[in-house]
Order: sequence, then C-alpha cells, then structure tokens
Amino acid sequence: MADWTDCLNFGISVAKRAGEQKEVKLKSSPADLVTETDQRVEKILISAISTRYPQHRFIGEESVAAGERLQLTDSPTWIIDPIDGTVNFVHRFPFVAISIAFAVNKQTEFGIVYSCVEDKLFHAQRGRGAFLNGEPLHVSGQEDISRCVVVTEIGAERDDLALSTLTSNIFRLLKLPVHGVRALGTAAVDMCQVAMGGADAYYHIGMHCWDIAASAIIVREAGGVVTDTDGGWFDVMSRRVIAASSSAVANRIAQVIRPFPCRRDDEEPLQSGGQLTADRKCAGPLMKSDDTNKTH
Ligand SMILES: O=P(O)(O)O[C@H]1[C@H](O)[C@@H](O)[C@H](O)[C@@H](O)[C@@H]1O
Ligand SMILES: [Mg+2]
Ligand SMILES: [Mg+2]
Repeated sequence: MADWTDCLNFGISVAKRAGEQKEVKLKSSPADLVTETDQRVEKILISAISTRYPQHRFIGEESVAAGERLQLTDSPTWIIDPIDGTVNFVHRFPFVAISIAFAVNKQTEFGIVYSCVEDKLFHAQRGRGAFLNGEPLHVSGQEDISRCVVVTEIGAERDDLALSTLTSNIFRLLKLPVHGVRALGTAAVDMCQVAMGGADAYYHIGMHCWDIAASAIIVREAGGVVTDTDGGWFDVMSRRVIAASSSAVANRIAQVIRPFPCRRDDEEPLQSGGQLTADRKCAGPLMKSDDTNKTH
C-alpha cells in the first residue's frame, strides 16, 4: 500500500498557513468580500500543493465555480473547500473551516479539516485513525436514535421541494424523538462533531464533494459509519450522506428521511442559453417510488 503521509503532513501545514489569512479587504458587498477571500485561500492552497506535487490534480470549489470541469479520476487528487461556512464567515459566526481531502484511484487516503476560529485541526489517514490536534478521536458509539443529537444543514437551496423536504425531515426526526437537531453552518465541522462524539449523526442531501470528502474519512477513522442517505454505499460524488456513531443510527436515519432529487457532482453542468453553466443545483427526476414508504 502506498504511503501518502508526506502529502498528509504537507496538506496539514498548508491548511494551517492558509488559515492564518486574517486580513480581509473591504469591498462593496459581503458577497464580493467573501468571494475574494474564498478564491484567495484556494489559490494559496493549490499553488503551494502543485509546486510540491506537480503531477497531482485538483477539485476546488472556487475553480469549479469559475468553470473548471469537475472530474474525479484515478490520479492523485486534492479535493478542496477553501472556506466551508462562507455565510458564517461573513456574519462572524465562529465556525469556519478549510477542508482538504486527498483521493487516489477514487479512494480517499486522508482528510484534513481545519476549523480556523476554534484552532482545531482534525485529520485522518485511511487505516490509521482520526485525530484532533494530534489526540485520537472517537465517535460516541451511540446506537439508540432516541438518545442522539443529530446535525444537518439548511443548505443553499430555496425552492419549495427542497425546503419542504428539509423541514419535514427535521420534523420526522424530532418526532422520533431525538435529543436535538443542530446546524453549525459548515458541513465539514458538523461531521467532525460526529467524529469527536459531540453529535451522534449528520445527514444531508445537496452538499458537494469538497464539503464532505475530508470529514467522511475522519468520521470513519474515528469508528463511525458513513453511508448514502438511503443507507447504502457512500459515493462522494452523489451529494447524499449520513455520518453516524453506529450502523443502527445510520440505518434509522435512512429509514426516516425522505430524499429529493439532486444532480451528482460529476454530472455535466446544465446548459444555459447554449453555454455551460456551473449550476449544480438539486434538480432532476422526481423522488423514487419507494419514498412513499418512508416513516412519517
Ligand atoms: O459554500 P460553503 O460555505 O463552502 O459550504 C456550505 C454550503 O454552501 C452551505 O449551503 C451549507 O449550509 C454549509 O454547511 C456548507 O458547508
Ligand atoms: Mg463548503
Ligand atoms: Mg466553500
């Protein structure tokens, strides 16, 4: 088995350096401000990593937003979210992370999530455990859904189907009941909460590979379970994820939540007026027929 520890250590050092980027140039609007910062951090990361590993490929949120093709091949690939929690960043809500995963042959070899405001560095390497600031991490191991804190995200979708599915899923979980439902505004940190036992599960439909790839391996290496939202095999490009403290909890959540259609990350972007757009919003075929069987 190839040893990617050198890449992991380099990834950790660039994530910490990029997380020190504190100076924020004031621009005309919060959207401009944050776009500039996101792009700047992604450039810092990609430029440092590609100088050291010129053969490696990248999937970066901001590069994809700028029109770059999103394609996960068998080549060593860094999957980067330069700022996970952009809305938090704008509002100074204190959960903002740099998320970096590294995949070879489409398998994630390691993941790094640097929660910058908290100064918490999560990392995991395949088969070698998960760590927070160097200390081993473990999920809670909780198996009883009625004793769980479950994390999800509100996400960016605002169409009726997405919103009604999202709210009814929270409703169903609260009625089980679970102990509580939380949303921190960054999928990467949400999932790391599962890895460290602060929460017992996370689920969402609609996040992108750069939001969840790094934290998925961190949860697994912390002893947790990562599945599709139907309880099946997790595919990092599918935008559907449950991360849980145990299979029992993952399966229970899969039984309860209803899916809604979502374009895969590796699907060709929608055509708009004859031009490719970077739009990867949830849209597509209607719900699967078995969705009607889900628990209310
Ligand atoms: O866009 P960023 O901040 O990288 O990612 C965030 C999503 O946009 C947002 O919809 C979601 O709620 C948040 O958790 C996610 O990490
Ligand atoms: Mg993100
Ligand atoms: Mg981002």
